[in-house]
Amino acid sequence: MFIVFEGIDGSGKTTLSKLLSKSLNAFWTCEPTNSPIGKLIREFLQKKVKLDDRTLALLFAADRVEHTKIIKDILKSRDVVCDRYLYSSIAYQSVAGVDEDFIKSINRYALKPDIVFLLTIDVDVALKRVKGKDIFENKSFLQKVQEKYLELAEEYKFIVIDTTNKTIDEVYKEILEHYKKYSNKL
Ligand SMILES: Nc1ncnc2c1ncn2[C@@H]1O[C@H](COP(=O)(O)OP(=O)(O)O)[C@@H](O)[C@H]1O
Ligand SMILES: Cc1cn([C@H]2C[C@H](O)[C@@H](COP(=O)(O)OP(=O)(O)O)O2)c(=O)[nH]c1=O
Repeated sequence: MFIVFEGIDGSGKTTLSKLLSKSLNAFWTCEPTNSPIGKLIREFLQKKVKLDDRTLALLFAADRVEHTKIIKDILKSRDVVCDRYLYSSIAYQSVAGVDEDFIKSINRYALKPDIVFLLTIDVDVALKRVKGKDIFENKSFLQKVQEKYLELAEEYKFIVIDTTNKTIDEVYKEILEHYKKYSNKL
């Protein structure tokens, strides 16, 4: 099974995806990856290099092509839990002004996840958690990204979990319940 966590910075994706991965004995992975392409992306996020928004969209898509090959290989023997995937590109890069059809087109080889958990949160609370260091970590931008994610949730049938005022344990229990319901239907 291929499970993806999405949400704005500070929504709890890394924490919750790692917890779920541990209890499923799944392989945990994330995007941007640690590949040379991922490293260049991180330099952009840390404001060390400047790139056109379309270049950035292409870099995320390229990082994902390489990542998807690895994910497909691991899925032959294990479940995979991924912290961010295709929907991060559709949400962030479209809010940054890149044409959505272009983003979808360069990501056409991405794998369709079995489950997508979208973690939503009050943007002020999220920003307090992440301290707003990266280029995308500002209130109005993240607000728009979250709205875009909620649109995508309808289109792609994500499981949406609001994490505002919930402990990590409470969010985790909700995730496990949804996971159990989903796997019982298989
Ligand atoms: N429900 C929660 N309540 C309080 N703190 C949380 C909660 N979820 C995550 N955190 C904390 O917020 C910070 C950001 O969480 P993280 O999982 O890294 O988010 P993301 O990967 O979405 O940016 C971490 O310090 C984490 O321990
Ligand atoms: C995978 C991906 C990430 N991003 C952005 C979202 C985050 O701001 C950043 C990833 O940084 P990271 O520190 O991994 O995220 P988080 O704060 O959620 O732990 O890159 C995109 O804009 N497009 C993408 O396709």
